[in-house]
This record gives sequence, C-alpha cells and structure tokens, in this order.
Amino acid sequence: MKERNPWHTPLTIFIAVVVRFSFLCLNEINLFFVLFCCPQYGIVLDAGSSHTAMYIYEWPAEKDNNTGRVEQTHSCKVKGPGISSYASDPKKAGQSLQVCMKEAERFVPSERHEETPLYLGATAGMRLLNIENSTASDQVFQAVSESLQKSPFSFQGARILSGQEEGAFGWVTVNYLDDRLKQVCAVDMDCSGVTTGALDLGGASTQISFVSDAFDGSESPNNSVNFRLYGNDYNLYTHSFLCYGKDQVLRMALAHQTKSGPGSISDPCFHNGYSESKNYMTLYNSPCVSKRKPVSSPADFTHVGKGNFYQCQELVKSVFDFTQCKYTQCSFNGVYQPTLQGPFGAFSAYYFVMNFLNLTDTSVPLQSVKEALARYCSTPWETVRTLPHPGIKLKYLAEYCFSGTYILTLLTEGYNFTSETFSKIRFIKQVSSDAGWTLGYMLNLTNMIPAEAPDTPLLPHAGYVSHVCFLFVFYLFGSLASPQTCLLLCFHGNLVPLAIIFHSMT
Ligand SMILES: O=P(O)(O)OP(=O)(O)OP(=O)(O)OC[C@H]1O[C@@H](n2cnc3c(O)ncnc32)[C@H](O)[C@@H]1O
Ligand SMILES: [Ca+2]
Repeated sequence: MKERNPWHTPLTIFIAVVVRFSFLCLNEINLFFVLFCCPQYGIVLDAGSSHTAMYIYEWPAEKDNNTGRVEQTHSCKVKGPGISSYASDPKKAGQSLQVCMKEAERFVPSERHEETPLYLGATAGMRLLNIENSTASDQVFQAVSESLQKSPFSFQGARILSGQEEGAFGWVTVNYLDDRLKQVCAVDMDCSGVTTGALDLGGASTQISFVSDAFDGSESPNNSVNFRLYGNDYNLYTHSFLCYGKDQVLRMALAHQTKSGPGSISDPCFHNGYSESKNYMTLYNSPCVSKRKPVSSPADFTHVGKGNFYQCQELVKSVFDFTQCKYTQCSFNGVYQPTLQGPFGAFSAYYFVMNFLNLTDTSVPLQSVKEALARYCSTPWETVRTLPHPGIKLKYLAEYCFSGTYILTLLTEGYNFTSETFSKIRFIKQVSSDAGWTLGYMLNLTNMIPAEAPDTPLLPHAGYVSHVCFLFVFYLFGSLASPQTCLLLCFHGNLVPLAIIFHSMT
C-alpha cells in the first residue's frame, strides 16, 4: 500500500493555496497598477512667433507604449507675445512662462514632477531673430532656459526646430491622432495612401508634409524625411516656407503696396471704411521685408481698406514667385513639390480663420467658397466691427478678409489644390489633442513610437480585466477540485518554487 505523504494534510494544502493566491494577486495587482494607476507625463512648450503655448501629455506607465494612448490633458496659453518679441529684454521672455509653469505644477501630481520631461521648441519667430541677431536669440534662449530650470520638472533643453522637423512632427501628430500609423501593411503593399498630409499655417512660417507615390526623395533630398514607425516605412515629403506665415505675408503684401513710400494706401484686403495709421519702421522691422524698405518715406502711412476679394487675390499672388522651377514640378519660389496625394489635415491659422469665416466645410465647391469670401470682404468695416464676435481680437477681425484670401491663394495657386482636391482637406483644431508639432516632437523624444510593430499586441485594458478575473475563478475552482489540478495551475504562473513544494506533497 502506498505510504501517505505526511505533507498531504488539509492544513498544508490550505497554506499552499493561500500562498499561491498571494503570488498570483501580487503579480496581477502589480501589472494592474502599472497599467491603470500611475500615468506618466510630458510637457512641451511651443514657442511660436505669435505666442507660446504649453501642452501637458499623459500616458500609462507601461514601458512599451504602443497603445496609441498619449493624451493631451491640459494646455496653457502664455500671456503676451512670442519669446522672439523679447529680444530687447530677454529676462521678460523667461518671466512670461512662469504662470503656465505654475499651472503645470498643479496639473502634474507632485510625486511625478521630478521625472516629467519638459521641452521647449521654438519655431519661425526665433528662426527669424536668429537670422537677424543671433546674439539676441542666444540671450532669449538663455533667459527661458534659466526660467525653466527653476521648475521642478526635468528640463531637457530649449532649441529652435528646423522647418523640416516642424513639418515632420506635425505630420506624425496628425497621423498618430488619426490612428493611421499602426495599420499593418502587407509586404510590398503601398501604405502611403492611408496617411494624412499635414498643413500648418503659423504666424511666420507655413509647412506642408505628405507621403506621395511620386516622391522617393531623389529629386529633392532636402525635402525628404524617412520614418520607420510600427514596422512601416514612410518617405515623407515636407517643406517649410519661412516668411509665409500669415503675419509675415501680411507684411509682404503691405510692403508691396508701400514700396514707393506713399503717405496712404488703399488696400483691397481690408474692409471698406477701415482706416488706421501705421508706422513704416514697425512694418519693415522683419527680415522678410527689411530689404524692401523704401529709401524715403514719412514716419507713418494711412492704411485704408477698399474690400475687394478679387483684387486682394491678385495682390496676395504677388508675394509668390512662380517664374522659376529647376525640378519637374514646383509649388512656388522654385521649391520642388510632388503631386498632392491623400487626405490633408489643415490646422493652426488654417483652422482659426476658416472656422471664423464659416468655411470649414470642404464639400462646398471651391468656387462657392471664393464667392462667400468675396461677399465677406465687401462687407463694410463698420458692420464687421459692430457685429457681436465674443472673444475675437479687433486685429484679427480686421485681418480675416486678408487671411482667408491668403489661405485660398496658398492652397490653390501655391500648393496646387484644385476644385477636386480641395475637398480632401479637413480644417482641424483637435483630434482629442491639439493638432500641431508638439505631440509628434514629444513622442519622438520619449521613444514612444517603436520602429517595429510589437510581436504580440498588448492586451487592451478591457481584455486585461477579464484575463485577471478569469484566472482567479479558474484557479479557485481548480484548487478546490484537487491538489493535482492545483499543481498544474502553479506552472501557469511560472511559480516554480511553489510548484516544487506541491510536488513534494503529492
Ligand atoms: O508657427 P509660427 O510661425 O512660429 O507661429 P505661431 O505658432 O505663433 O502661430 P499660431 O499657429 O499660434 O497662430 C497662427 C496665426 O494665427 C493667429 N491667430 C491665433 N488665433 C487666432 C484667431 O482666433 N483668429 C485669427 N487668427 C488667429 C496668430 O496671431 C498667428 O498669426
Ligand atoms: Ca506654430
């Protein structure tokens, strides 16, 4: 007769089961906490030409974040102009960021402050200041860096983004938010058609970025950016036009009209009845126009509006150079551009302006959009000014006719969108997070988008919860049924030492 194992008593079996449960619980609770409890944070300051904005991003703490769940949880608009405007008093540039940084301290839990990366990226305003006066640009960076070093976050540096980076990270953001990057493409299958192009219109520069079959980078390597994201290769076309943001183009249009130094101009891009005195020095105080300053002019000129969209369109066209192109095809100013392809997301000023004008519906024929804008431009300034527009600055109100005309001219004459392809554009402000380069920049710097697709996709959270519940129930019933089943289940949890104990008991 087989001798009874002295360990095989109800008490030892009970203890073993309890120990096993504890291990299982610790294991699963640990994973549960990693997934649900302790999010991580990242902060990006977008130091644009017109203003600075702070964005706080949050994501689950799991290491290989390929779940596409980085979310913008808060944003803060810095009061005052962009940091490049503080060239004559750089300390103020640093001080201007403090209110938003204090806000960040409240929105990121204090126990996470130290490990939260903080980045500042500057765009066209600082690019222009750097061209104009690199010492002043260095001093502004010094001041903002000193100010950000005082924050409790892990400051990772302040730098100027190249135009190419600005365009490429804007494209990454749009496609990440649209969930376009994780689509699995079969070998030799073309994945380019499934991405969204990005159109960003700032105050001092504008970017166009898209994937095109017709572009392999060979014709114009400077416009080519290669990405490998989630196992897919992308050869992105991107170009940034410095001075073609809407504020600098307005300067160029005014410079065009004041090149002979008159005391008054009649501007078709401003409403009839608009009349403002403007300063020549202020107008020409930018590298985008400084070379064109008239040799003799009074201190000021009177800027008078005459509200004519079609004449405004002709004026705006004069800021583009369509005469030279050494490539097979160009957009403008001799810049190569392959044939447009795919849907496009247009954000920043594209959205602000078209949204104000009620022209974001691109299923409306392009001709009707132009007619609507022509009607708006011919509205007297007195009517526009006195209609209720809560929260809209008077300066923006005065400029919407010009801005809308510039946007349509840039898209159609500049980038070659036609009546057919215009409908492929979506004017967007947000897709859960704001559209812009900041999210793409942070995803890149924190290595959040893997080059290769993961072998086994992570369990979605709902799946994870059912997994834990299933294990508990399965294990409980199995253990109650027999110690042998209990032994078998021990291996499931890879708890080899516990399994050895069980083995000695049976
Ligand atoms: O990219 P850069 O060129 O550095 O410029 P930025 O980052 O400062 O530019 P934004 O996208 O923030 O804004 C683009 C332009 O839109 C203007 N803007 C912002 N809000 C607006 C609104 O509600 N209506 C009209 N224009 C607006 C702003 O002054 C800029 O001239
Ligand atoms: Ca910008």
